[in-house]
Amino acid sequence: MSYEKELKAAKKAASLAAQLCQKVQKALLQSDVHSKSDKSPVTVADYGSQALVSFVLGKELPTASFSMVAEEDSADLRKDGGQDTLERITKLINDTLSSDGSYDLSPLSGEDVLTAIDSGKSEGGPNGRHWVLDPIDGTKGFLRGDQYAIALALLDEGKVVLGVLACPNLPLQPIGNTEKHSLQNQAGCLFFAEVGGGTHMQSLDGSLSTKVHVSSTVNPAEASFFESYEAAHSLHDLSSSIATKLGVQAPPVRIDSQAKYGALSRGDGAIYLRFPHKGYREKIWDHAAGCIVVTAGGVVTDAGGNPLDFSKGRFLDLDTGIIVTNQKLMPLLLKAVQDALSESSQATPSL
Ligand SMILES: Nc1ncnc2c1ncn2[C@@H]1O[C@H](COP(=O)(O)OS(=O)(=O)O)[C@@H](OP(=O)(O)O)[C@H]1O
Ligand SMILES: [Mg+2]
Ligand SMILES: [Mg+2]
Ligand SMILES: [Mg+2]
Repeated sequence: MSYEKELKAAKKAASLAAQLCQKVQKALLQSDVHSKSDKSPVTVADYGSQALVSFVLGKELPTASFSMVAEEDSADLRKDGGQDTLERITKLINDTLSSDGSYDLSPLSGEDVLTAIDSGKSEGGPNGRHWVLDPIDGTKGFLRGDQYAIALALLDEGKVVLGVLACPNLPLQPIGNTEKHSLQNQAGCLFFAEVGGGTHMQSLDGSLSTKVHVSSTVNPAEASFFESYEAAHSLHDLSSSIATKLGVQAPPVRIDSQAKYGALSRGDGAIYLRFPHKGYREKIWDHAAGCIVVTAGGVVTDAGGNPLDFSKGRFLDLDTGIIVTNQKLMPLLLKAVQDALSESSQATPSL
C-alpha cells in the first residue's frame, strides 16, 4: 500500500510546525515557558506545533476517523491564568497559517486551538490508523537554543508506516563531535520515510531531496555514537562502557531529541544508545518517526534485541534500553550491551 497522500500531508504539517517553533525559539520570552505536572518543561511552541499539525492533517486528509496520539493536552491552558498563554499560541498559529497562505480561512479561535490540541488524546493501539506526534521533541534542547525535532509518524495496524522528522537546527552537512556547529542561518533538515520506500532528506526551506542511508561501517573503531544530551535521560556511564567493549574510539556525540535518529539516518555516526534511568517508561512519540527514518540500512531494538512494538498504546513496553545501528554491526553491539548490563548489575544489584 502507498501512503503518498499521507506523507505529503505529514511533510507539510511538520514544516509549518517547524516555522512556528523557529519563530518562538529565536525570540523566546520567559512567559512562553511553563512547567507540567511531572516538572518537565512545555512552551507555547509545543502547544502551537501540536495544534498546527492536527489542523493541517485535518485540512489535507479530511476523515471522520482521525486519531492522533500526541504528547500535549490542553488541561493547563483551560485553568485559570491559562488565557494569556492560549492567546499567544492562537496568534502564533494564525500568523503561521496566514504567512503560508495555503488555506483560505478565517482566523482560528482559542476554542479551535484547544480542540486541535486535544485531538491528540487517542490511546493508539493495534487496530486502524493513528498519527503519532511529538510536537517538540527535546524541549530542553529547544530552550537551550540547541537541537529539537517535530516528530510525526503514522501507525497502520500497529506498525509505523511513515515518519517525518523536522530538525530546524540540524545542518544539512554531517555533524560530528569535533566542531561546535553554528545554529545561525541554518535552514534545517526534513527527514521522511515511507515503509518500503527508503529515507530521504531535504532542506526545510524546500530544496530538492536526496536519498540517505545509515552508515554501513562494520568497524567499531570508525563508528562514533549518539546519546542524549541530558544525563537525566540516559545513563552516560553505561554507554561509555558499551562503547569501550565494542572498541569505539570517538567520544559520544550528545545532541537532544530525535535529531539523533535523523543524523544517524544519513550516516553521521553509526550507533545510538539510550538507557533511561530505572523506572522510566518510553512513550511511542519519542521513537515512532525516528525508528522508520533509520530503517534504510539501520535496525532499532531494545537491549534484549527485540524490535520496538508500537501497538501497545501510548507507551513502549521494552527491555531496559533502545539501541540503533546497521544490520551488520548489530550482533556485536548487542553482545557489548548485554556484557555491560550484566557487569553493571553485578556492581550495583539494584540497577
Ligand atoms: N527521565 C527520563 N528518561 C528518559 N527520557 C526522558 C526522561 N524524561 C524525559 N524524557 C524524554 O526524553 C525526550 C528528549 O529526548 P532525548 O532524551 O533524546 O533528548 S536529550 O538529549 O536528553 O535532550 C523528552 O521528550 P520531550 O518531552 O518531547 O522533550 C522526553 O520524552
Ligand atoms: Mg519527546
Ligand atoms: Mg515533546
Ligand atoms: Mg515533553
